[in-house]
Amino acid sequence: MTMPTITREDLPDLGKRSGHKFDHGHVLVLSGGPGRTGAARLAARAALRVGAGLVTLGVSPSAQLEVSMQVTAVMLHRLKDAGDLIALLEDKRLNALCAGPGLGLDHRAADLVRTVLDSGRACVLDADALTLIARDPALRERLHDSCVLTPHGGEFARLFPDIAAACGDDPAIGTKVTATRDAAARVGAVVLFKGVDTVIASPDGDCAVHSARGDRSAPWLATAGAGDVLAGIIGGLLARGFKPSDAARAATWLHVSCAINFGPGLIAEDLPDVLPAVLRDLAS
Ligand SMILES: NC(=O)C1=CN([C@@H]2O[C@H](COP(=O)(O)OP(=O)(O)OC[C@H]3O[C@@H](n4cnc5c(N)ncnc54)[C@H](O)[C@@H]3O)[C@@H](O)[C@H]2O)[C@@H](O)CC1
Ligand SMILES: Nc1ncnc2c1ncn2[C@@H]1O[C@H](COP(=O)(O)OP(=O)(O)O)[C@@H](O)[C@H]1O
Repeated sequence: MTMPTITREDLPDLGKRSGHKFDHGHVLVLSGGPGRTGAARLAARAALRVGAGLVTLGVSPSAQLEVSMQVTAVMLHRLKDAGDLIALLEDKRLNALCAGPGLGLDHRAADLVRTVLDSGRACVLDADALTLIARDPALRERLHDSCVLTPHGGEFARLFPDIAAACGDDPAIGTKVTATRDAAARVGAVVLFKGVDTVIASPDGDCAVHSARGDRSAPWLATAGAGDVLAGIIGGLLARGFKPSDAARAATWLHVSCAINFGPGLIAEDLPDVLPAVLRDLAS
């Protein structure tokens, strides 16, 4: 099976040419409680670095102190529960949402994910949001075509156990493509199935692959929090107005490029901070 491969040449123009910060979108990244805010902070920093005009972390009041000591350009808003989120989303300038990294699996988290989906906003759903959706059919049926789901292998198997079982643990690329397409068609959302071969499929069957092999090999991405950063890059591109499948494809390419650019010793914190060099190189 031949499949479009995501290359530098296929990326949309990611330059910022004009406008004020609100012209470049505002991302809200939802965070969980104290001791687990790192993942959401990684995502928020990545969203800002990829060019979103504003990024706000929605934090549980119990984690406010922890987060406020760690952020500067990223803003902070207390979100006790879904009621607070509904009130915050009255601001229509908040045009992209990121839910899952470090969100937790409690009632607050499930209520926040439901509110994100009911808002109809463009969103990226990762990590704990995927686990919550896998557990609750009422969340799953709220997915829509402005959602991007970013499962790793474990999350994919939770969400789509039958498709994953047919796929096996280490599927050939053609099998992974078929599985991702089936998953996207089933949920009516973009699915980005992570791994050395990352497959991105839309509900209409449109699909592309990025293989981190050969000169695109990036083994240092196998580090805690790398996926949280990918979610943040997608969130930032959604806020900037890129359509979900384009945001997912460009983010995948940028993410691997950051890892290649940094090289050995990479940890997740390094990824957002190497984005400027990758964007600069892309523009040259
Ligand atoms: N610095 C931080 O604060 C970090 C926080 N994280 C957060 O920790 C929470 C749990 O996420 P996890 O993904 O660690 O845990 P999960 O329990 O959700 O998923 C990991 C499980 O899935 C299995 N699995 C199967 N295929 C896999 C694959 N290809 N990649 C990874 N695991 C695979 C693993 O064996 C493991 O049992 C999330 O909220 C996440 O955002 C992690 O992202 C790590 C970094
Ligand atoms: N060996 C590897 N080569 C290329 N990319 C990898 C490799 N290992 C992991 N990745 C990428 O790193 C990211 C890891 O995400 P994830 O598993 O969600 O980690 P975390 O939950 O710790 O953030 C994914 O984008 C995945 O495609």
